[in-house]
Amino acid sequence: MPPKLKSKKKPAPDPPPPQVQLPNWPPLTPLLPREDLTLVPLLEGQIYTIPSFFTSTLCATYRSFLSTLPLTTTPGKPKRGEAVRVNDRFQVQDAVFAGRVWEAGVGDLVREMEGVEWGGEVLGLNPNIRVYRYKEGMFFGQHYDESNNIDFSIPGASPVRARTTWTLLIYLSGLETGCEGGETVFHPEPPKGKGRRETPEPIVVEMRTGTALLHRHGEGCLLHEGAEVRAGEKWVLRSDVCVRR
Ligand SMILES: O=C(O)CCC(=O)C(=O)O
Ligand SMILES: [Fe+2]
Repeated sequence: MPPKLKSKKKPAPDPPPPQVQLPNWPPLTPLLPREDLTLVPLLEGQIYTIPSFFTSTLCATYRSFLSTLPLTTTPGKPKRGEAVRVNDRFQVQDAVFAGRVWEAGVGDLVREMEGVEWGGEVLGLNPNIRVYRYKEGMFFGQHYDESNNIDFSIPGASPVRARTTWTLLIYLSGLETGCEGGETVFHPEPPKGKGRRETPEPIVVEMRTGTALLHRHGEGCLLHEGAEVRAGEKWVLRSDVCVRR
């Protein structure tokens, strides 16, 4: 849970996306058959992965495509109250691409999953698509992801008021591509109440090429970080699950 007081550990707010031409994203193919995709719990109600959501072939296509985009390096010196992060980023509002990623399997898995509190009526993925590249030595310091209010629009339909409830990260590289380090590490809080309060072990999500990671954000977000990359490159696509507000 993020602390009640204003947290000192939140990521720098993303600058308003500049008016860039929409990327000509490669087709999302090949993909595994839908029945081979599963949501694997790492921490019930908090953290799930979808192994091989993107095939290694698709990841390779995306890494070379994304490296043609104008990524900019986020400065390492954060303003007061912001998490330190150093990575190369690209950001764009693209509802059509967000819809394609949703239709590639995230949507079905989210809808099928019972018991997980997605936070309301699930609509789809945040059109705010972020691309991160971490080179050797880059990292994303400890922080909480905030929930954001957005206007969710399915192209051709009128916008719906929505808010984001879960973070989606898709690893496009990993141990298989020579990326060492770069794990996403979660720090669960000790159980509340009296008595012994052992700090729980961190939950370390190894970077596996093509794995998607979903974790709860906003009110129920766990403190987490992107560990320093020790070798190779870490590539990530980021969006969020949106619900009606
Ligand atoms: O790159 C990572 O592993 C973490 C990214 C992250 O925490 C974020 O996008 O908020
Ligand atoms: Fe985060």
